[in-house]
Amino acid sequence: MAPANPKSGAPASSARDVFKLLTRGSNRKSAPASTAVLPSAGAKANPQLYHDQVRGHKRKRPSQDAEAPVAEDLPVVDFFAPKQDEAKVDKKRPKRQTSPERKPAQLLSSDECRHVLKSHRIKVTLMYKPAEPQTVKKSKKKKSKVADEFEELVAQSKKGEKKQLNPQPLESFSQLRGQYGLSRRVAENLVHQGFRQPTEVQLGSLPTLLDPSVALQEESGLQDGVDFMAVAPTGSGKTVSFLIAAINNITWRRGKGGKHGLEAVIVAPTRELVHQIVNEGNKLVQGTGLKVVGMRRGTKPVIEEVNPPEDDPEDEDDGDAADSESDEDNAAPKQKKATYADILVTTPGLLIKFLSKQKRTLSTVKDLILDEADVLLDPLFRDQTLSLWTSCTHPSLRLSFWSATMGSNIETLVTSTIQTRAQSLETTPKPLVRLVVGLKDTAVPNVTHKLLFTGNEAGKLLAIRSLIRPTAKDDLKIRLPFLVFTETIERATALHDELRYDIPVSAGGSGRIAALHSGLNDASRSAIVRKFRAGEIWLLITTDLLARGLDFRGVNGVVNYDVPTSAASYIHRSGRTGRAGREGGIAVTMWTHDDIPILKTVANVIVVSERQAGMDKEEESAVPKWLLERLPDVSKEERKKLKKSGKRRTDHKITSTSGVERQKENNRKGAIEASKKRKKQSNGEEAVNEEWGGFDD
Ligand SMILES: Nc1ncnc2c1ncn2[C@@H]1O[C@H](COP(=O)(O)OP(=O)(O)OP(=O)(O)O)[C@@H](O)[C@H]1O
Repeated sequence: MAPANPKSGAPASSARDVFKLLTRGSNRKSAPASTAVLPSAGAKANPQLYHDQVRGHKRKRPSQDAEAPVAEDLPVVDFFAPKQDEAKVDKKRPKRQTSPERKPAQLLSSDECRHVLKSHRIKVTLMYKPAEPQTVKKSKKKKSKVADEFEELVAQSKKGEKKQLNPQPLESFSQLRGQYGLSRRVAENLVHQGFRQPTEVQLGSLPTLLDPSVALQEESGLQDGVDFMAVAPTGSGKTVSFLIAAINNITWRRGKGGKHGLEAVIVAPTRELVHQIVNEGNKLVQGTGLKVVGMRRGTKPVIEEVNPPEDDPEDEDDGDAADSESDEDNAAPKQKKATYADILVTTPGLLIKFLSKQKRTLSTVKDLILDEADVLLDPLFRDQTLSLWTSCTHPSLRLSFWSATMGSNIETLVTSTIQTRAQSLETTPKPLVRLVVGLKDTAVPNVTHKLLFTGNEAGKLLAIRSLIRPTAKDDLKIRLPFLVFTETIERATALHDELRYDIPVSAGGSGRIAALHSGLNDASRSAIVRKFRAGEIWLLITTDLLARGLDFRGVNGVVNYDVPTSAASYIHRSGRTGRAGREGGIAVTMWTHDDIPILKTVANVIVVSERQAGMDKEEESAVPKWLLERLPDVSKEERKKLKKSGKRRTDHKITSTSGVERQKENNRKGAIEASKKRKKQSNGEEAVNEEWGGFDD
């Protein structure tokens, strides 16, 4: 096995070692900042997490040149022999046809597909396949064939017997255009983003989503399209996968003379994530005439079919996430005219509110995409999400579910909802295919994990202070920015109050630290995100609000000031660093005696992550064997409690009385520095190093 991201850094068992690692020590004078291997240090040549050697397999064709531009044509080959029985394919749906620019597919054999997928630790499974021919009855008493089949699949899955599939993998982006008919503009837009190689989730999902008749041609009954569930690590490029799939479906239908209208809805749990997806979408649709719009308060999306819309400059700000992360967000909802969108990105609540007010459904939507699907189907959002799902009444609706974590309860909910919906609409559900990257265990393999025992709450404060008060000159610039996660809004605010004056005025002062949580208004939230992205804020204290989906490329590390209460929470929080396969990110989890009842959950994820990264040596592990063995399993009561509230703490206090004192001290130091500078200038000496250079101690 050749792990893509072997761990770096020496084992650090004590708090001191961890801080050395965090700040890269104070003796780094010989190693300039630019040489540090940090996740924010630039583009990663290969964003793939896994490329194992699979025994006994020699790839017949080398992977295509990673540098090859997407729009480049593939060499013409003389074999294109779809193996599926044409007669078996449903005649009612229009068949995909090769466009003039589309080249015949250069397909791998099933065995080769299996090897490529295996080498990237990708597992594709058929979760559900409706019986053929379909007999769906509305009657509750009489069981339909769909129900029989569903039960059979559930029974099979309980026995672990789901059928494994070997779809064609996407070995190079150039295949998107050549083999799967992606529009030229979208392909060029992808190149513009500087992506060279598909990530695992893109490699495993895009062929099936773009053209199942090619990707799954050996599988009877699947070539007509499938519903899709993807479970792939944080930062592995799921957004591009679902956006390209949605965009391609629209351009393909429009190319065949299909009507205009809202065709895809992407649902995400937070406003910040909605903005980010709109931004990504807009980069991909440039020049295609498609509009990606983020739903905001007051937005009235056009939800019926329309004539091709003229470009309306007044609509512009509705589709642009860059400025939707602006103060405008918080403006009182003004009376807006209807907004045309091809792809609408929304939180579930906003769209549901609009639909129920209007008493309307989403009859034109053919793609419903749930990003962070496990959260959207969790009790907090479940009713809204299911209600949105029910509103999408188009018979050939394609569903897709994306997350880095997907519990089996969510999978069961998805399969049963698909079945119920099909029965109520008297339609045939699509087969459901699930892709898992990392085989079965979800983990964060390209991040260095650390567990830090701090004794008590006071110890945590001390620990985090050492993090932001390093001794070396450039350390802040090297290791920060950091994201710090707390359990509640109150704790995030309290910690912010505590640390506010810890960065001296000469280094930017209190402006370098901020707290972001759902208690803030939209404008403040947007402003903080913008400043954090711009590198103005170095330490962002937050709650699980920011744990999901947000892609801050500059984040070098994550601190769990409070132990996450579930494996999923740990995975998503620590996945905010090390995006797109970048190495060098660090995730530190501080724990005290109080955390022992739940610590094993986190410890287990760390162990799996380390194993996936090929870090086999026990002494290198962040979780010593003795600790893992002694930590108790999370009790039933604890689990129940956590499930109910997601919180453990009743005491929100993070106390210290020295905040004001520190502010005074920093002001005093700032005044001395300024006076020294003035003296030098008046002596004719040049002012050296305008920036803060660290504490003198
Ligand atoms: N093929 C690629 N090559 C390099 N970078 C890529 C590629 N595809 C996507 N990226 C970049 O990877 C980063 C992470 O992507 P994205 O946010 O889609 O991850 P994700 O899988 O949705 O993660 P999460 O589970 O945290 O939401 C983004 O900055 C994106 O631009």
